[in-house]
Amino acid sequence: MNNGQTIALIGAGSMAEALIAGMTKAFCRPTDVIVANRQNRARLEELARRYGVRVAPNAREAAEQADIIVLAMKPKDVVEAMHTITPALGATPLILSLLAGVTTETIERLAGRDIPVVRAMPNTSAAVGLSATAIAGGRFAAKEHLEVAKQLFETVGIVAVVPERDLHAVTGLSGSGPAYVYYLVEAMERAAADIGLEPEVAKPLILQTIIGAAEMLKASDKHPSVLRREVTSPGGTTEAGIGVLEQYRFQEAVIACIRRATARSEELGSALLAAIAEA
Ligand SMILES: NC(=O)C1=CN([C@@H]2O[C@H](COP(=O)(O)OP(=O)(O)OC[C@H]3O[C@@H](n4cnc5c(N)ncnc54)[C@H](OP(=O)(O)O)[C@@H]3O)[C@@H](O)[C@H]2O)C=CC1
Ligand SMILES: O=C(O)[C@@H]1CCC=N1
Repeated sequence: MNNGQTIALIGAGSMAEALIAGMTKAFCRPTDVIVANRQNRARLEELARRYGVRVAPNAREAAEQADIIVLAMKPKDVVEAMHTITPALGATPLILSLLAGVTTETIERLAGRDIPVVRAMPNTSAAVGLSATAIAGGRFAAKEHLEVAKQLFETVGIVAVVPERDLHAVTGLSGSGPAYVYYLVEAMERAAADIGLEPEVAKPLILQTIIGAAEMLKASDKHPSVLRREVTSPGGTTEAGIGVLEQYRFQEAVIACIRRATARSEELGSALLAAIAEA
């Protein structure tokens, strides 16, 4: 448990909520958390009601009370946010950036001083304590800063410490990853309707299939392809189904998807740098 440090979340969207839901169960008390956004007051009140966190009238006031500042706005909004909070930063706050593609160096530059920054890429499964998070420290982040970030994210799932250059790939893989699984489930639900199953029958079967397969992957030391073959009887239904996935180049599509998401992370970082250079 965090020793009473104040954590300010600047940004109150889906990722901020997932983190609040997870960390207020195990990392800190709800009242240690203060949340601010740009304009959506109703959203802040909703978070306060749901999790018992404090809300601030603006980002500056949240930041000036904080030991740890979590940047949870979209990358395009970070310049404005940093401009607002920088004058209010205390002596030694730790900045924890969740922003896809944005380097610790860019955050340091926006802060205009040698400030400890840890860049993290969690995912929204933090809300149920199952995030897959990777973190990397910036130039001024000491071992203890990385350790605090690790402890925080361990309360909402597993944490890997990686070289910062790997965070683009992590973003394409596991940051966006839950959406790929939800997309698969959407397709399975549509297929179930097509083949005549009622949603109330199909939905729990789909969910349990996903959970069961994930648990099998976790519990077994077999390669996924071996587990797949164990389902696939020669001449049976699975072989027929997988044959269609192969025709549609399913694996190639997934690989291209993750490569594109990774490249997009790089683009987001570069676009922000270009915008800063122009300003
Ligand atoms: N969603 C995800 O699965 C993941 C997201 N991330 C990263 O987390 C960050 C947030 O993503 P997400 O939660 O999806 O975004 P959302 O669009 O859901 O939320 C963005 C939030 O930022 C606030 N905001 C915007 N500008 C400012 C500002 N200048 N000062 C204070 N608050 C501001 C918005 O407030 P308002 O509504 O008032 O404008 C809003 O609360 C992104 O950088 C993303 O890359 C990382 C991992 C996973
Ligand atoms: O889509 C995005 O840009 C963010 C980063 C990872 C997940 N959501």
